[in-house]
Amino acid sequence: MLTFEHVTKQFGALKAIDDVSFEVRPGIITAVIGPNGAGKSTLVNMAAGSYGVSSGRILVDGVELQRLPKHRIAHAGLARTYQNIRLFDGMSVVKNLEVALVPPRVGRLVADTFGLTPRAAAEERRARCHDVLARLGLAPYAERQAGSLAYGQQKLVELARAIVGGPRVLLLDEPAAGLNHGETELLKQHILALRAPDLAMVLIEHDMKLIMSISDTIVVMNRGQVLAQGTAADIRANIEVQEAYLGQPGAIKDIEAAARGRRNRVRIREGEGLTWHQP
Ligand SMILES: Nc1ncnc2c1ncn2[C@@H]1O[C@H](COP(=O)(O)OP(=O)(O)OP(=O)(O)O)[C@@H](O)[C@H]1O
Repeated sequence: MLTFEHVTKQFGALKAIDDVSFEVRPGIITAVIGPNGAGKSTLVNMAAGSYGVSSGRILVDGVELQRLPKHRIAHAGLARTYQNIRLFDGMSVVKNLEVALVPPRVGRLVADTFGLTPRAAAEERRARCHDVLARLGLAPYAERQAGSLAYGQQKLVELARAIVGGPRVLLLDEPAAGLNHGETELLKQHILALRAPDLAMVLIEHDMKLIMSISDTIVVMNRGQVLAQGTAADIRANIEVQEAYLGQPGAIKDIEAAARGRRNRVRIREGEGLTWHQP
């Protein structure tokens, strides 16, 4: 579980995040939406340790992240993808995963602890990377240079790299940005397949069709504050949210059925309706 507790982030005079509190529960997909500049990426950057918190607390399973050095945040079980792809272009796809999986020093420690030779430990890591690549349909590209892949495939490699360490919290920062319709559909299937009882997922996206069709709960942000939280149906039905953040109300009508089906499948409890957060 990822918890934001009265989190505030100040950039000089600008309050980019203003007393934000919400929980990201395991087993479901939590989307964070809002217009440009609402503070979505700042939240992710704080959770990932790239930005400090001006006040408040961010916790993973009760462990306060701000007390950990950045390199230990990954070991606290949190992984992320970036808005802009950050792969090592010259390395093979599988190597991109291996270097993210575990730093060599920790690798030696693990090998020592479990009585594996360094070679056996490295082979085990490599096998795990290949498993993840296969899960995402990337097995044929494992030995290709990451930079030589198509953009959509590189986005999937980023996703593979984020999940290879088995995180308990996964932050996806605009994973569909720049993808075409077919690639977005494939990404959607992969994200849905990642849902697991012990994984809390945060999805930041501007693709409302994707958001509405796969999110179990949606947090609406505006000007650094949480404006509302609810199921896709709750958010969709709210005219004010629709007009302010989703564009034309009519634009989302065609995805109503998909969202309803999704809600039924994940059995979101009706009591967890739209909650208004008054500033
Ligand atoms: N490093 C920074 N220094 C100063 N201001 C920043 C910094 N990062 C973000 N901001 C400001 O904080 C506010 C929130 O930005 P943020 O990028 O979190 O919004 P966002 O909701 O992710 O927007 P987008 O959808 O465009 O990515 C904006 O006003 C932005 O200009």
